[in-house]
Amino acid sequence: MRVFVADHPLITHKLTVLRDKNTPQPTFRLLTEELMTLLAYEATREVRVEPYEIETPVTKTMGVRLTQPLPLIVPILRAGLGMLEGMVKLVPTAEVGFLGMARDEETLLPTTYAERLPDSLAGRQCFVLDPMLATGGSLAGAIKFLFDRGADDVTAICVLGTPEGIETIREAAGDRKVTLVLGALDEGLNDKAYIVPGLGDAGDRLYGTAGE
Ligand SMILES: O=P(O)(O)OC[C@H]1O[C@H](OP(=O)(O)OP(=O)(O)O)[C@H](O)[C@@H]1O
Ligand SMILES: O=c1cc[nH]c(=O)[nH]1
Ligand SMILES: [Mg+2]
Repeated sequence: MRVFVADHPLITHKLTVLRDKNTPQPTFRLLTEELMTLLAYEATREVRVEPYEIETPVTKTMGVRLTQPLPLIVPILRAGLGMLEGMVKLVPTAEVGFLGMARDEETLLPTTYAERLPDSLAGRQCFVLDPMLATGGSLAGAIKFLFDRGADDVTAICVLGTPEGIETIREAAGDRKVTLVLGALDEGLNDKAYIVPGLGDAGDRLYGTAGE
């Protein structure tokens, strides 16, 4: 598994504002989308393209276009939805599938409550979006789901990650092709398995409380 941690002052600046507990919800949403576009640039570095010929006003030349089947973007509901527009801005022709997952805050185990994905993901490059890689249970579950459907190349993009989360994903990936792109690598988890220093509950900060 390959891991990339962003190293750019604009990403760190936007992340700082996201972490600030006084940042209001509309700003949090906007910044999540902007951050995603910056991370998507790194995450799509190996998106599959094929050569094809075009004519400029001057001459014929070769260019590239996305290879079929087109990439599949999979935001993990709820919080991953806040990253979707930022990704789609960069890859507007990609298709989008959805996975709804919620972590049980007592057991820390994820449950999948919704799924809307193509039956077969054979030959598909998949891009999974979830801002928070904490214990890694949710993302590991999502990646397993995609491999079980036939995907052979999964890139996960997270705003924040932890060393514990990376290890969970490394185990889940085994020798399959998984790439992890993080906006920042945080210190670890607190006794409630929240990321430290983190930014709190990403879903709640994007969309309000979960309504339990
Ligand atoms: O790495 P883990 O320990 O599994 O935790 C991370 C997960 O927790 C959050 O989702 P949550 O379950 O809070 O759902 P939400 O997006 O609806 O808020 C987050 O968006 C991840 O999916
Ligand atoms: O810090 C954390 C951990 C899990 N889920 C979140 O939204 N934030
Ligand atoms: Mg949440």
